[in-house]
Amino acid sequence: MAHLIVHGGRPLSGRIIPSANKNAVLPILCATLLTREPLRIHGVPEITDVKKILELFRTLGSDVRMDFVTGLLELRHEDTRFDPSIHRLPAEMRSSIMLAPPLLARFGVARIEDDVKGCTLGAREIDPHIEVLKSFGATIERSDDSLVIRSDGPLRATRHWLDYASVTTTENFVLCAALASGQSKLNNAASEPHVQEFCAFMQTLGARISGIGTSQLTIDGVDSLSGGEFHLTEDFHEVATFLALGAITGGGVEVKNSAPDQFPLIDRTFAKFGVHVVHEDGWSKTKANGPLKVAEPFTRNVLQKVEAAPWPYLPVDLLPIFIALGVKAEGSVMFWNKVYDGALGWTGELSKFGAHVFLSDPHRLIAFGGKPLVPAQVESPYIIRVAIALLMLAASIEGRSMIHNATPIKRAHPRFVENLRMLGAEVEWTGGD
Ligand SMILES: CC(=O)N[C@H]1[C@@H](OP(=O)(O)OP(=O)(O)OC[C@H]2O[C@@H](n3ccc(=O)[nH]c3=O)[C@H](O)[C@@H]2O)O[C@H](CO)[C@@H](O)[C@@H]1O
Ligand SMILES: C=C(OP(=O)(O)O)C(=O)O
Repeated sequence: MAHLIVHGGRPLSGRIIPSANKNAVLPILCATLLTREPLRIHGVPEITDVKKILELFRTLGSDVRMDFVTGLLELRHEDTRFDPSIHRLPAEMRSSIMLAPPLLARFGVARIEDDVKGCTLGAREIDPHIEVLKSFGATIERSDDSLVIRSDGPLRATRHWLDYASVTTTENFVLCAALASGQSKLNNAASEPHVQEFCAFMQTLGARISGIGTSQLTIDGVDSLSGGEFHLTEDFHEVATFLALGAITGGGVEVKNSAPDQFPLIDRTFAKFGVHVVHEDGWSKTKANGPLKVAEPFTRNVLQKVEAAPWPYLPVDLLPIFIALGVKAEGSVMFWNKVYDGALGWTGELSKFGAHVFLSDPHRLIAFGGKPLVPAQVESPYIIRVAIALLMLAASIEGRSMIHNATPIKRAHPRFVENLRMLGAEVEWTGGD
């Protein structure tokens, strides 16, 4: 495990070109297994989860040429072989679950090990995925440490209505439907920007999808998918993270952002802490008037609040970043995680910085912000954005802090420490990988 040592108290300023969105890159990489034709993908970030999937592809015999300096991935799954008794899906990352449909389509069998989990945010349910696979005609067997999925022939098109708008289940539905015979329809589909980007990639390969960005997807199965070339776009999580780092340290970071249309609600959320986001000429930046201060609601007797839920609500993975702003800003805010039942357990760590927060129930936290903060040694759970939130606070407090177990940051943000240093931060990794 690697830890971060931070000497905080310096305003962070400068320009950042964000990397691609991990949650778009990973389903896209899984989807590549659906074709035997050559592929070129630009802007692939050097992050742990990408390296794990590419390693699996090499083990399966695929031709993988990855240049992390230019970000160009050249990939061909021509002589690819999968043996469920030998090969295992990459562990400790949720996206591995999206290897199941392509393996099934190509080899008639897939295995999902029980350690395919990702960040420790609470239950990471597998049942919605199993329901989707079954409705396409697959069969499921339970073994000691995994589920084995089989299909005797090509998957059959289906109609399905999800219990909730799950990101990876929606992507798995599309992965199954792309080559299934006939027309498939999904209701209560997720529509996050990364789901849209993934669908755009599928269209590049020739998948016939309509309704992208809505809660109803229609997919007309095709006989085969082609190769192609694709350019990944900037990660909205990384854009918001660097804007927040500038704001919390009293500096100002400008971040390249070619999709400001995704930001109105994110901007309004920043404004609740007195941070005004401006989008101009393909760049986003923040303007704060003095120290951060929570905007008082006009409604009497209600707390200012930030609610995170499936898109088009505020994305749940950004919540910890806003919690860090809520601890720093003077005033009280209620944070409401409407998605996960175990994503706020870490907030006890905030008291080590001198913060005052109150966990009302597993989904709701109240931050009484603006208290005097002191540097601290804190422990991050295995949650990417929590490690970042703790780092944000450390960077805003004068003195030496340490974030233990900050390694999850490497799952989503390449060159994170190098970028922070470029903005003027004094920060370094220590310990193993
Ligand atoms: C690789 C990837 O893309 N991971 C993302 C994906 O995970 P993932 O696709 O696993 O997340 P889901 O959208 O399935 O939601 C996660 C869990 O939240 C609960 N739930 C969710 C929605 C809802 O309306 N009701 C409900 O109860 C369920 O227990 C579910 O298992 O989407 C999550 C939610 O945006 C993000 O945090 C993850 O970063
Ligand atoms: C929760 C995340 O990832 P995963 O679903 O892979 O755990 C995340 O990207 O913040």
